[in-house]
Amino acid sequence: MMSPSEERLAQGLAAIPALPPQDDPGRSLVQLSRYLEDLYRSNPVFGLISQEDAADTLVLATRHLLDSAAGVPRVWRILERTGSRVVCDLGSGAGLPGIPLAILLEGYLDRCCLVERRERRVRFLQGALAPLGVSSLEVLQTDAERPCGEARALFQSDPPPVVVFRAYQQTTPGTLKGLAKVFPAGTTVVAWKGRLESAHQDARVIEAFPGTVLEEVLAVDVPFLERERSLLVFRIDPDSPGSAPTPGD
Ligand SMILES: C[S@@+](CC[C@H](N)C(=O)[O-])C[C@H]1O[C@@H](n2cnc3c(N)ncnc32)[C@H](O)[C@@H]1O
Repeated sequence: MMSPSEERLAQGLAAIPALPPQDDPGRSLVQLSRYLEDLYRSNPVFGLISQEDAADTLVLATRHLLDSAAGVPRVWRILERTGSRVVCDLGSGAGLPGIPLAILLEGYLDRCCLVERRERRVRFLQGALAPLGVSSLEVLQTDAERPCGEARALFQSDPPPVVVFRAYQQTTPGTLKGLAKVFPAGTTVVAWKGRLESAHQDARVIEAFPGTVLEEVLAVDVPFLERERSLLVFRIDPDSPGSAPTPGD
């Protein structure tokens, strides 16, 4: 018999349109449930996400795992279009959205790197990956703005990696400049965002910035979640001239 959170995950996944087909969907459900249990047990020790969210496994499943899963179809389409099999999750924290993403994209990814600078979170992530058995998942402890060694080489992959993040940094010219410095031309970035209106405001910053090209702002339905969620998709392109922001923006 399924636990309530496993049932929530199963129903939620079934309601997300266009998830990539998988050889063994039951396996993904077991892996997601295992990860959820780990988050639930570890959060009081590691302080990964708000304790209010982590104290209830149904909230955890909806606000964090299904929220991450809802962006998977968009990331999958980008992987198909670009031919990349590498994802970098910047400021991964508890492994979001990277862990649900790698589980649901098993077979479509060679590497899904959880990039995190804080030692304590890295320790949680290292412990969380082993029981999942997802070969693409790895943890990289580094400052994503100043990558060195392995991280720098990974960021400069050919074809470029797909970059994802959620609750990582504000969309400012400084953030965009930092991304354009460490990732090559052609890198697509998918940012998990909240209200659509606020994602459109971020989109204007991207359009105005020379070096990035806005691809899309899209509303995302997260099953069981009564909150607006959205995705912001843009590309790094050093040839883009950007545009001066319109007065009043
Ligand atoms: C608000 S948390 C979000 C975590 C996770 N992405 C989520 O959605 O729950 C932001 C995370 O980004 C990490 N972080 C912030 N700046 C970073 C940087 N420059 N390089 C690597 N990690 C960074 C922080 O340590 C923290 O774990």
